[in-house]
Amino acid sequence: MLLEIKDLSGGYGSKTVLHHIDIAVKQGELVGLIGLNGAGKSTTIKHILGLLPIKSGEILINGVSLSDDEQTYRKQVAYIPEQPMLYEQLTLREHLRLMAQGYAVDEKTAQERIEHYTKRLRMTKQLEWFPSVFSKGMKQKAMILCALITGSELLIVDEPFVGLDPLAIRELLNIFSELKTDGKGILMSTHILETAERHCNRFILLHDGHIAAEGTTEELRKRFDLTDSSLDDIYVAAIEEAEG
Ligand SMILES: Nc1ncnc2c1ncn2[C@@H]1O[C@H](COP(=O)(O)OP(=O)(O)OP(=O)(O)O)[C@@H](O)[C@H]1O
Repeated sequence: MLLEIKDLSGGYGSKTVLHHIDIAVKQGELVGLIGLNGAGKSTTIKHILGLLPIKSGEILINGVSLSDDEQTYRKQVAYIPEQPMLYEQLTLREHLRLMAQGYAVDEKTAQERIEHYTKRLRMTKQLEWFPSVFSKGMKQKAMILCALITGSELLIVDEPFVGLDPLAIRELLNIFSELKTDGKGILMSTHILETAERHCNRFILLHDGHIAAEGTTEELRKRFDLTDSSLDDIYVAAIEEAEG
């Protein structure tokens, strides 16, 4: 199993936000993490990235926890945040080189990936630019490129489509599909259910820090007795059930 979250409880200081959640992502899977504002999606992501201490339970990437071997754990996971975080004093190429070095990607592979992915996301021209002159979408693409350059097995993606133009969204989805074929796994948090429904293999619906439902669209339809319904309808039914 690529990512295993087992019986995780966590949150901020004394505030527990996540209650005994279990999540698994296999090689070759794109899993959608969905839920209302404040459900705990970002908190789950922060725990996977090792940015918050776990209260109980464990998180394993390829069987390794952060406390077992921090370096191995961190190298296996890359993150595309919702809010771009870029260094004003570094060009896009320098960002990508820095990421490659941090993940011990050899020079040749890094160069190939930079060329390949910047071309696909139409960012080749911007390689020597500084982030201060990037548009919002360019900043988002820069974050996506930083994650893709690492070649990590597990990609954690927070609302990747916001701010991207339709061509970039389509290309990103194509890239996700190729990564899956290569045996990588992706956990993607999103509110854009229509796109999620078309591209995710499975869904995890978080509600109030608990897992309210999970499965493929088909499994969820059966579970909520909603034949032919969209993920939107299933989502509403699941929230209604969870709120009793
Ligand atoms: N830094 C923080 N300190 C304390 N509580 C926080 C902090 N960040 C988030 N929370 C709380 O944790 C809970 C879950 O928030 P989280 O950001 O994980 O939700 P989310 O599902 O990502 O929501 P959204 O869809 O709005 O991004 C909320 O009750 C929120 O108020």
